Amino acid sequence: MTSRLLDAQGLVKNFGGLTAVADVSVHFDQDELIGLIGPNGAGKTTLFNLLTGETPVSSGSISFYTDQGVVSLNGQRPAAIARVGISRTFQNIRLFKEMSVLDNVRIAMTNHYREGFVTSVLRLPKYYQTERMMTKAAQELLSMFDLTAVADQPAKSLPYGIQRRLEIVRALATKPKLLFLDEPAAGMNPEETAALTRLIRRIQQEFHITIVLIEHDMSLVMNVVERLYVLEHGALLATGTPQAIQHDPAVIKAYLGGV
Ligand SMILES: Nc1ncnc2c1ncn2[C@@H]1O[C@H](COP(=O)(O)OP(=O)(O)OP(=O)(O)O)[C@@H](O)[C@H]1O
Repeated sequence: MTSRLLDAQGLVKNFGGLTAVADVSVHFDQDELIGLIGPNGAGKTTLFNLLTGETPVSSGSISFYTDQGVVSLNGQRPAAIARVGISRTFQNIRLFKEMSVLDNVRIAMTNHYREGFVTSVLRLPKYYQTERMMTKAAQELLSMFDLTAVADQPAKSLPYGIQRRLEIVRALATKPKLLFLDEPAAGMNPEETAALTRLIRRIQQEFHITIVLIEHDMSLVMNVVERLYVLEHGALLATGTPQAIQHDPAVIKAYLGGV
């Protein structure tokens, strides 16, 4: 039986006179791997921004299912949304480039393991305990993703594909239940894209989380996702399996250009 993780109903986002997202309803279940595709300017990133609290909705509702019950994400800030178990990467790499690979992951964890103000300022034993725990957890994550050898190097020294991998590791550091990846293969060469495809599958299997990805690379999308949403001009054009979407006349006309 599938379990619902997130349910968004009737999402609208207006920027002045422009409706970037027009009455879109989506749902994600536990352990699903979902793709979000559509032409440039279709509203994909804006939809991610609404679901992660980066951008407030104009209208609509977002519900997230937790062990404690259903919570509304409407009006919640990104940090609060991250704490309920939603994490993301961005279209443009957002690493602390001068900092080491290890510190990049540790910083991502502070959101999750944050100690009280007094404990931190007075450097109470609990503070050091938490620091040690975070370092250990960060090292374990780096090891899982073959980044141990570069742990002490500044993030900016890594090749592009590895920087993107580090971004995903940072997003996983908060132990999300739902992970949004915004064009993870952007700028990658074919070998890097193939490695990323394997990585995404592995993450979903080993971490048992739901992954939603925006991607223009159709080979990646059609290879990894189980279900797709297609957006056009801010509205939902179609939803279904990759096979069904590839044969959907409306999608072929609007997006795949007759492929
Ligand atoms: N902050 C903003 N202010 C005004 N307009 C915006 C803003 N953010 C996005 N838009 C507009 O909303 C529309 C949807 O943009 P969005 O970036 O969500 O599309 P997208 O599908 O992610 O495109 P791409 O594939 O090119 O990244 C576009 O017309 C864009 O110019």
